[in-house]
Amino acid sequence: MPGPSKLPKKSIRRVKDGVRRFLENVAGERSEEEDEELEDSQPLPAPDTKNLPDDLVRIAELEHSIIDAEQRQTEKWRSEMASILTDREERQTYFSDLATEREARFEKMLASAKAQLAGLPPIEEPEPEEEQEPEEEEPIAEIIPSGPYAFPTLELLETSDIEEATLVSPDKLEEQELKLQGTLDSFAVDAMVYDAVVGPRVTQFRVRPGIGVRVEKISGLQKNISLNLAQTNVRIQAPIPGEPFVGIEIGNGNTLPIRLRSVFESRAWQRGSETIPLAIGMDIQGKIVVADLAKAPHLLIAGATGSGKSVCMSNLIVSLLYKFSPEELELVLVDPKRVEFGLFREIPHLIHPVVGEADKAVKVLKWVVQEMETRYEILAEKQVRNIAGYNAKAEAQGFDKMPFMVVIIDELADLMMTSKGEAEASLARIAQLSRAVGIHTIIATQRPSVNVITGVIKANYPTRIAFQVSSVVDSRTILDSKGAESLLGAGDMLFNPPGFARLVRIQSPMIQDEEISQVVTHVKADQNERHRVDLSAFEQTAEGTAESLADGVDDLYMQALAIVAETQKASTSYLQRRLRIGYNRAATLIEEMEDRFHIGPQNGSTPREVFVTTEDLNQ
Ligand SMILES: Nc1ncnc2c1ncn2[C@@H]1O[C@H](COP(=O)(O)OP(=O)(O)OP(=O)(O)O)[C@@H](O)[C@H]1O
Repeated sequence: MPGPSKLPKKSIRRVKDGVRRFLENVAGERSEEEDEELEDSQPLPAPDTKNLPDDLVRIAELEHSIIDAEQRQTEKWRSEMASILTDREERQTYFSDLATEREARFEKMLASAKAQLAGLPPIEEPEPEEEQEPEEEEPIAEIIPSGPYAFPTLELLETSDIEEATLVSPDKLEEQELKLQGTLDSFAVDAMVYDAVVGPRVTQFRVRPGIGVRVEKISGLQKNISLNLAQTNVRIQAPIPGEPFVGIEIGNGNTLPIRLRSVFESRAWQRGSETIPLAIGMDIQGKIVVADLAKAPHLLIAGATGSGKSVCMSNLIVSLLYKFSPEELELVLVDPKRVEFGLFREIPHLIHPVVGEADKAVKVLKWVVQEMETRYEILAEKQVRNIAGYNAKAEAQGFDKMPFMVVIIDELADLMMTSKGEAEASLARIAQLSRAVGIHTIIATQRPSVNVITGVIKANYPTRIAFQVSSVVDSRTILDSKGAESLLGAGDMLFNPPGFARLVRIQSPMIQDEEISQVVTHVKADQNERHRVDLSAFEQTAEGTAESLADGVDDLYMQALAIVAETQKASTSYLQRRLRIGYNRAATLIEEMEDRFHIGPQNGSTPREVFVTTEDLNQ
């Protein structure tokens, strides 16, 4: 048997040399001489295999190929390291530029604040020369000064006869009470019908459970109570918040509406201290409910078709017309259905004609975001924290006050269907930041589904009104609890007031078209249009984008957007890797996506939200 064969010394030396060079390559420590030597020796010469046994030749060839592969790998790592270093340098420059810019801005603000404190005029920022573009033609009509605003009077509204009417006859009340007690007894539930509170649309029977009786036992009888009392919609509140009773609410069967005039005549409205009062209606105890939009600070209204949303929104707009002149409050009305706000077309508070098209509505929302930012700058200039502080200073120092702005959208679903990402992002941004600058929104929908009332919308609209809906699921989508499915329709609502962790059942007041027309005719007298919203900037952006896309200039942006839409991940480093671009470009692309509302803003370590999908892009 041949003994273990040995590698010839020359071949072993070569192998050893190769291993040594490989280790040195990885460590990156080579002298110039060695580099030259390495360059001279690359690629490794094929081993001299003449006169060698076959197995030795195979081992040597294997070793040779391994070393060769490892050298290639090392070179690849080296080039990757080099690109990471370049990238790091780019980042460093980007952040140092950003820091310098912010520092300069801060210095300017500080100097201006100091000058103001010293009683000097604020330091004017010199306009950069390249930004002095030729003035473009103003696309909106000049605002002609109007006469004094004529606040509408109560006589323009119809009177109510609900006060004199008998909502439920004593006999009927007694009959219902007996039936209710009978139902509880027949199911052997130890509970007593204590009393009844007669409200404008419903009567609430207050039931006291016996000792040891679970409230769920009573609420579980909802269907049986409906059956025995021959009622379709019975709502059970178990328990009534703050009271030792379970509330069983049964419709009165009357059709007598409450009038908006009764609300305006009430003490709650006339003596209330709300900053932006809104007439909501009358609760079960017959108390007038007035909400403060400034506290809300945004309102979501939802309910099935015909449940009373439009009447409610008309009440809210008329409330504003009765309390604020156009100098004090500006209105933006969005009506994709084009029928709801027609009557308010001519009110002088409008700063843009009633918006009918969904795509225009999105532009208007973008304008509102811009307006919000401008208002923040104005507040900063006057060194006040909010609109209240600004207006107090205005009164003391004699400059113009800042008006409140209310944006009302009827049918959010239409907006969400045409451009969900953009609409949702603008609404969320407005809802999060606009309270301090006096901008408030009221949005309504008849489609209470999760793709219209999304998580983002819900999170930003804590004050909600639910009218009658068709299912418990819809009720939960709007209010996070059941109940709206048991409402009676025609203005019967559940209201979640700001600052209260409970729902209040309210009957919304009724206002008819003739009353609205009379109020509008009254307030528009001697008033000129105040349409000041200029959407041309947004139109240019949209056209510009289309052009640049057509030219192929924005190819990279579209590629990046496609990646973000596909992966639902908006990260600068991820884009860098996927597109093989530097940090600067990737960061700019991400910023651009945020500006175009395709992704949400940076929020600490939480990943940015992505509002586009591949289907959206394909469309
Ligand atoms: N507060 C109210 N009091 C009495 N009746 C009301 C009230 N609100 C609404 N109604 C009645 O219900 C009808 C439908 O109301 P409204 O037009 O407000 O419904 P909606 O929810 O806006 O429907 P849609 O979503 O289809 O526009 C009204 O014409 C009116 O007869």
